[in-house]
Amino acid sequence: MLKNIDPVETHAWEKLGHCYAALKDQHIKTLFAEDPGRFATFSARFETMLVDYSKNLLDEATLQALLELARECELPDAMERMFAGDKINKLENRAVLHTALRNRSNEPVMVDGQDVMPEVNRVLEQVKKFSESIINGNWKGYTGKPIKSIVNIGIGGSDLGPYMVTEALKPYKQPHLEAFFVSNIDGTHLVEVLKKVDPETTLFLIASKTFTTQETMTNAASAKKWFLESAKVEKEVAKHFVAISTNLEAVKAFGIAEENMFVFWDWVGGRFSLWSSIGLSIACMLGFENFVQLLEGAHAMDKHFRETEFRNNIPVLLALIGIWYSDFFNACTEVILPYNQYMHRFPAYFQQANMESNGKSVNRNGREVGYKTGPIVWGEPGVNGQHAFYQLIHQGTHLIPADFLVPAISQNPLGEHHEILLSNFIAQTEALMNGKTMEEVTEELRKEGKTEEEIEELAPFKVFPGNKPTNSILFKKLDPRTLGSLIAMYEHKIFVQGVIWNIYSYDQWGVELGKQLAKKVLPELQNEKEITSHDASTNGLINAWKTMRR
Ligand SMILES: O=P(O)(O)OC[C@H]1O[C@](O)(CO)[C@@H](O)[C@@H]1O
Repeated sequence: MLKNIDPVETHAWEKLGHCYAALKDQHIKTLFAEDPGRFATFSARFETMLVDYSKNLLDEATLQALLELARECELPDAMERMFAGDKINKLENRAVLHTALRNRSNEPVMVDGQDVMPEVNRVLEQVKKFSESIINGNWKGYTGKPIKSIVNIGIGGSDLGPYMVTEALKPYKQPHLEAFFVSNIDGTHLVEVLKKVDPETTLFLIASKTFTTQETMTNAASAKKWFLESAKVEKEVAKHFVAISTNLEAVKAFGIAEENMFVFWDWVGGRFSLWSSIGLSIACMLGFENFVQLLEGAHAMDKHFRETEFRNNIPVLLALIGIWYSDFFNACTEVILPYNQYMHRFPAYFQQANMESNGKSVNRNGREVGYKTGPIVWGEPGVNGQHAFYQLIHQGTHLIPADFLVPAISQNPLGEHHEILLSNFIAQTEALMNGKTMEEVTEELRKEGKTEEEIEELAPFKVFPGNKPTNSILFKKLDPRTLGSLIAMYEHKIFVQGVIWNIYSYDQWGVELGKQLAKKVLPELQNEKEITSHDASTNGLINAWKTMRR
């Protein structure tokens, strides 16, 4: 049994308070000036990946205190419990075993006294066979034509993962297949996709862990109706609709036969499910071998996480650095900045993974926490961000720790593009750290020929305080293995932070209230009566809509 202690009750927390007092007025550039070995000390390697965390307001004493915090919060035990299949998702009485889905060692993983690996392998084999039949054209649609378009209908974890991965690994895509992802209940999403596909050559993957999610079920029903307008005969649905779910009864009720169902299990959290059969669209679009490479990369990171001592353990280090800023420097947010166009959905993916996991304010003892927990996570491909929101990171009033991710090799070498991209990444992390002092600004303006009066007026606006923390994650190439490792790295970061913050990371009660109320509101929208059952604003909005839509 874990003791479930709040981090603020540990000795390490008190120590960290002293570390903060000593470091808060320091500048990262001074830390570099004082220590020529800083880069080597504060960077870590994993396979072809380099994680440079030296540009942080962090010294060895602080890092040691953070590591002590991890130990006092019983991180080693918590890790073992997760990997061993203990029911660490306590409020739902479930194990948390996305690591078993990519357990390439095949060593037994027990849940309720049963090894889950044979079932994991059986479904993987089913994914293999099915994806191969789609790719080689043996799977035929109702008019005998092979499949050309795959439409994944799902939302949240049943959408973001497969969408992010198929985008990130586009260079590995099957040239004769196209994938589409429909998540939004806004009819526009489905309608715009259906305009691009042909019912004779389209396969719908209905992806939903519960198979009760209103958005997904509504989109799936509309897709089926659209399909039947062409196919006419209900039995043809079997050639064009497959389900990915844990809920066999609901799948059957929808009209999808059991043999067209890919199962996964309640110990796979939705936001960690891309490694399960939820990744079917990935296997179809990239080929099963590449899906396996993705799993292999994640498994390698799992091993690194489980076996590497904490001082060199990348997910642990990233988690501790995040806690350092949120709980001691009062940072509310973290930004993820991939310098890679293929990774354009990577920040959105980790928005869910992180915020749905650690956006909690009650500890594991059921009490309000008295400290900050999960950060607001956001981001965009880096260079685009430079021309949009970096202004605030450089000169605004918020401290925003940033992760920069960049491949050494471009998959689309084009003139100087990649070097320019790289120069921007390097320049930004340098600029964020060093900033520009009043003296430097004054000197620069003098060189430009400005008068002393002009300099006095302009200079304050051109000063960059710097001292903005960044992690730089440089990897050789965005291949399936590396992407798998990167995703697993952030997943474990989230886990570590949840353990230290003493919160349950694997439930998501916060999404329920809105769903409940929407169910109550829906029938109220479907009549002409004036609504008076809510507060004045809500009534006003409903009644205004009823007038407006006429
Ligand atoms: O796969 P399902 O059951 O349709 O759920 C979709 C998403 O909805 C949520 O439950 C939130 O409402 C997420 O946790 C989940 O990823």
